[in-house]
Parts: sequence; C-alpha cells; structure tokens
Amino acid sequence: MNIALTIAGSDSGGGAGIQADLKTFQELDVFGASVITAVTAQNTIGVSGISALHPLFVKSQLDALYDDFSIAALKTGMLFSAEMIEIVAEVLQERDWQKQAIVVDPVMIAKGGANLLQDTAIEVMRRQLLPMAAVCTPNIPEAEVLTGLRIERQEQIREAAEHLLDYGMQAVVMKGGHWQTTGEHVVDYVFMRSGERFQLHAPRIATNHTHGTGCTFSAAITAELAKGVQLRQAIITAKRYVHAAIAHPLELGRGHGPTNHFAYKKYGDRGEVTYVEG
Ligand SMILES: Nc1ncnc2c1ncn2[C@@H]1O[C@H](COP(=O)(O)OP(=O)(O)O)[C@@H](O)[C@H]1O
Ligand SMILES: Cc1ncc(COP(=O)(O)OP(=O)(O)O)c(N)n1
Repeated sequence: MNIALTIAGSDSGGGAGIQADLKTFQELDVFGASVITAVTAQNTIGVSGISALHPLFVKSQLDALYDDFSIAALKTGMLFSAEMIEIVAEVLQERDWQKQAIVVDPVMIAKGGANLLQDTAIEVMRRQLLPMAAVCTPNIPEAEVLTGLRIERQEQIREAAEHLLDYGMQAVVMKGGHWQTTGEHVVDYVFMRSGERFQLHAPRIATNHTHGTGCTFSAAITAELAKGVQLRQAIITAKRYVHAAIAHPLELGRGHGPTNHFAYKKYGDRGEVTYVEG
C-alpha cells in the first residue's frame, strides 16, 4: 500500500483542505496520512475563523510520521505563515525530500475571499519550498503573486511558468479555472522542465459547486505519484478526477458547494478531458 501525505489546513466544511485531500487519496487507492497546519471554521459560504497550530507541533506531526512510515508522495496546501513553511522545509530537508514526490499547491485565498497565506510567507515559499517541488499547481492569481508578473494574455502564462520552473521544480500546472471565465472550455497549461508542454482541455461546467477544486486536483496528482505513475500521466489522471468531481455536484450547502469526490470511480470523466501538445 502506497502512502500519500497531505500537509494542509482543516476545512470543517469537508470540501477543501485536509478533508478533500484524504477523500481523494482514498478514492485513488492510496493510504492517506495528514499533518494539520491550521484549523479553519469554514462552510460553503466562507471562512469564519482560522486557528493556526504552533509550527513546533506541525514538526511533531511530521516527525511522528517519518519515524514510522515511508512516504511515497506528499502535497502541501494551506501553510498559512512563513514560520510554518520554514519548519516544513526544514523537516523535509532532514528527511530525504528527494526520495518523495512533492506537490506544492500554493494555496493563498479561499473562494469566499479569506486569506489562507500571510503576505510575509510568499518569499519563504519561493525560496524554500518551490525548489523541492516535483510539480507546483498555481491558479492564475497565485502564479501572478509568486512571479510578480501580470498574466493577461496567453503568452504571459508561458513567461510566468518559465519563471516558476527556474526555481528548480520539474513541472508547473497553470490552472485555468480563473482564466477567461466566459469561454466554453477550461484549459490548464502544463510546462515541464524537460521542455515538454501540453494543455488539458475540458468543457467549463456552469456550477457554483467548485469549493476545493484546487485541493482535489493537487491531491489527485499526489495520489498518482505515490503509486509510481509518471508525472505527465499523474497530471492527466488528476484532471480527469477533478473534472468528474465538478461535473457531478452533490448540491450541498448554500454557497460554493463541495465537489463530488465519489464521482470519478462511479462515472469516470465522460471522456470530456482531452490533451493537446504544445
Ligand atoms: N467551472 C469549471 N468547469 C470545469 N473545470 C473547472 C471549473 N473550475 C475549475 N475547473 C478545473 O478545476 C481545477 C482547479 O482549478 P482552479 O479552480 O483554477 O483552482 P483553485 O481552486 O486553486 O482556484 C482545474 O483543473 C480547473 O481547470
Ligand atoms: C483549509 C483550506 N485549505 C485550502 C482551501 C482552498 O482550497 P481550493 O481548492 O483552492 O478551493 P477554494 O477555497 O478556492 O474553493 C480552503 N478553502 N481551505
């Protein structure tokens, strides 16, 4: 049984954060372990409170896992503060980070507008975490913050991705959920260090139930990597997983409802996700 780890915040509403990650791991047949960085009081309407754990207790959780388990792949989600990122990076350095596939989802702002990463943490994320990533999965606003570049035209997506690849990661997925939102399709742009590039296309689903899409996508990549799947195929399968989760909403809550983590196993992706080279 392959073990995947999520280092992220708890979403009491169950649609994003640790809860989305563990559901995704389970559905994709890996054993999920978790290190909680912060607890949020959250539902589909928004975040009403955040209580970050002490970074030393985050270290205790990581040490407890590494003293017992062999982690095949891990993802980071809500890390909240510079101190938290520093301690996570320090433990990963001590624990042979090169032997694990690391997925960095640079979570910054929840759909309801709550800030999940302090401004002072951005530079620490750039310097200490991004260089360890096998893949980083920013949405377009997150990519703008990480690179300091404006992304208004398609060629600027490539420029920003190349900037991110310079930090040392093997691949970057620029998620298109927030990009050209009037179009019929969503496109995610994948840039690999090897020079390989491809786009993932899917019909844009008219739904309010997109809470946790980014967490679910990065968790699915992590699960596939934990099973030993190559990075390109892991990204494609993850896209199919999250697309199915959006396409079959559960209609829960009064705001941005959660995606359906059961859907991929039940219905597949209906063949709606395609990829295009370049
Ligand atoms: N309305 C939608 N229809 C289909 N796919 C979507 C939709 N919204 C987001 N996605 C997909 O969900 C994944 C997460 O993207 P995004 O919503 O941009 O991330 P985040 O939650 O981090 O902001 C991407 O693969 C994106 O293309
Ligand atoms: C605890 C926690 N972590 C991450 C998020 C953000 O998740 P994301 O997948 O980006 O989805 P939205 O919040 O944008 O819907 C979160 N809300 N809570």
